[in-house]
Amino acid sequence: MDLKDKVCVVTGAAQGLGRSFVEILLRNGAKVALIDVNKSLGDELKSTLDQEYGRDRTEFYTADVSSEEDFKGVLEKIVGTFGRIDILCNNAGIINEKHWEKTIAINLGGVVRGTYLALEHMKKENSGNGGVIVNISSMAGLGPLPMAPIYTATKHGVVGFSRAMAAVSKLANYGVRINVLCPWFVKTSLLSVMSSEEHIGSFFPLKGIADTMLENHGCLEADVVAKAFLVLVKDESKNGDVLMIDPEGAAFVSFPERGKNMPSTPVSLE
Ligand SMILES: NC(=O)C1=CN([C@@H]2O[C@H](COP(=O)(O)OP(=O)(O)OC[C@H]3O[C@@H](n4cnc5c(N)ncnc54)[C@H](O)[C@@H]3O)[C@@H](O)[C@H]2O)C=CC1
Ligand SMILES: CCCCCC(=O)CC\C=C/C=C/C=C/[C@@H](O)[C@@H](O)CCCC(=O)O
Repeated sequence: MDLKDKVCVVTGAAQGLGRSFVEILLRNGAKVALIDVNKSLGDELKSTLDQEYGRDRTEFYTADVSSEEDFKGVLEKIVGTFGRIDILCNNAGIINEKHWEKTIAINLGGVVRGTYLALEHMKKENSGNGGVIVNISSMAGLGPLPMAPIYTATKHGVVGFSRAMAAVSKLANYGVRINVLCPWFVKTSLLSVMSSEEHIGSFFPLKGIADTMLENHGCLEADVVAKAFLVLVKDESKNGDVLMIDPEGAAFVSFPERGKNMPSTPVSLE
């Protein structure tokens, strides 16, 4: 996919991984609509990007991805301004094991909502141009992080939902690819939350597990993760694919074709 003049939407765009995704899309010639609940950070980034790329390459919209009214309204504004949506990155996410309903509403609900709402504008049966949706999961979407069971559940949900929706899109000829990115730990402000008992709650005593993982394997820079994100955007052969990235590199995850083919140990029920 050539990104020149393509219209991209990134949620959680004001900082961290979302900002890196915005910047790599701009460097590849795209226009980007930034969505974030943090207005001050979003306005600040928009001003910075205007100076580097010009005022017409980006717009910032304040919205909460867990709100149907917010997200639906902002996507309609984006289509009104840019005329179309070619690429969506559902990136917004939090860690909060105490207020776990909020975590589910943002990390999984926000991805589901963004995918469904964007498909209404993107799918070819609605006179859309097709395109690609990249949902941001985590390596915790592939295996459990004991200190964050709810976060783990939401990230597993993003993987399962995205793979299922990729199959729907193919069967229904939406013309929209749907892929998943599963990063290891990345140096962003989200990581600092890991040291907050307020966010980890009763699982805080297990924090040492993550500390050991970081000590043993290191931490990624956001701009390296953005290169993996770009692979999922540009490679038009990728639909329903899951790309993981850690300090040793990036690799596509292989899943058995059917659940029954999972590595398993037979059990007698006699
Ligand atoms: N930092 C890490 O180690 C990893 C992060 N991820 C995932 O990457 C994504 C981005 O994380 P980071 O950049 O690290 O976090 P971050 O905390 O640096 O940035 C997240 C952004 O999302 C925004 N946001 C939060 N809730 C929102 C909502 N309801 N509506 C709209 N925007 C909202 C925040 O204001 C913030 O600007 C998340 O989904 C996270 O789970 C995945 C693997 C590793
Ligand atoms: C709660 C902090 C989340 C920070 C943001 C992330 O999403 C980071 C995720 C990074 C790595 C996750 C790796 C998960 C690995 C599991 O498969 C399992 O191997 C972990 C086992 C931990 C242990 O008991 O050693």
